[in-house]
Amino acid sequence: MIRVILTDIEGTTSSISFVHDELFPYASKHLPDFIREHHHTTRAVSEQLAIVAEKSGTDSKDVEGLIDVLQNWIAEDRKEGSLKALQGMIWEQGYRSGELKGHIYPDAADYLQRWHDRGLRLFVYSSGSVKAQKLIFGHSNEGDFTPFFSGYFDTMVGGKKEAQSYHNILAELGVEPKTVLFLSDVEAELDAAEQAGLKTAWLIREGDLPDTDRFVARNFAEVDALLRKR
Ligand SMILES: CSCCC(=O)C(=O)COP(=O)(O)O
Ligand SMILES: [Mg+2]
Repeated sequence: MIRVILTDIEGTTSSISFVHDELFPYASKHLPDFIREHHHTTRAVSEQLAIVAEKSGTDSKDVEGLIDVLQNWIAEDRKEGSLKALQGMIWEQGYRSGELKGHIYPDAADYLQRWHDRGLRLFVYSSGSVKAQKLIFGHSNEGDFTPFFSGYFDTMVGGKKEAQSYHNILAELGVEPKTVLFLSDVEAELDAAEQAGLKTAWLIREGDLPDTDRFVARNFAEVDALLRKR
């Protein structure tokens, strides 16, 4: 019996276009000034920049070079923890000013609330930092969804395509794998979760449905039908 829902964000609770056409361009636009202003004064920023320097082989004092590396990583949609941490800090300004409003599909908003009210425990697992996850759900077009979530995981537990990451999440939650349903739009993430014993549902929000044995859902109402069967 499913007692825990673990959900991805981009392509699952929220549209890919919101992330790629609003969040990433906002980060790109504000990143240079943000880094120039904070690299000396804000420890959380300088710590992440040290990681960027090491990973990219850039001199840690070459601030403009580090900005170029980060801009390339945004363009390539790299899931680097240091980039994701910095993006979260930059997006915070946008959410607080009202320039950004997190996108949640209406069906996801509806069922997250229903599942919470039914006693299921809800967790997020996204490549976006925990800060970014709380921001998108805390400042969304559907209101503040943070009260419905019991916790958040980012790539500090490991990459989403690695089975070990799901073992790490299970260990933190202290639950049996078969009691957890993982929702994602990326098949390789579902594969990794299944290797760790989790149940999965593949969200295909647009385009043709794949020919597959997996459980596929167009929206969270269809996921709910699966929950009621299991
Ligand atoms: C937390 S919103 C920003 C999402 C993000 O930065 C990203 O890379 C999307 O990753 P996901 O694992 O949610 O597909
Ligand atoms: Mg996704």
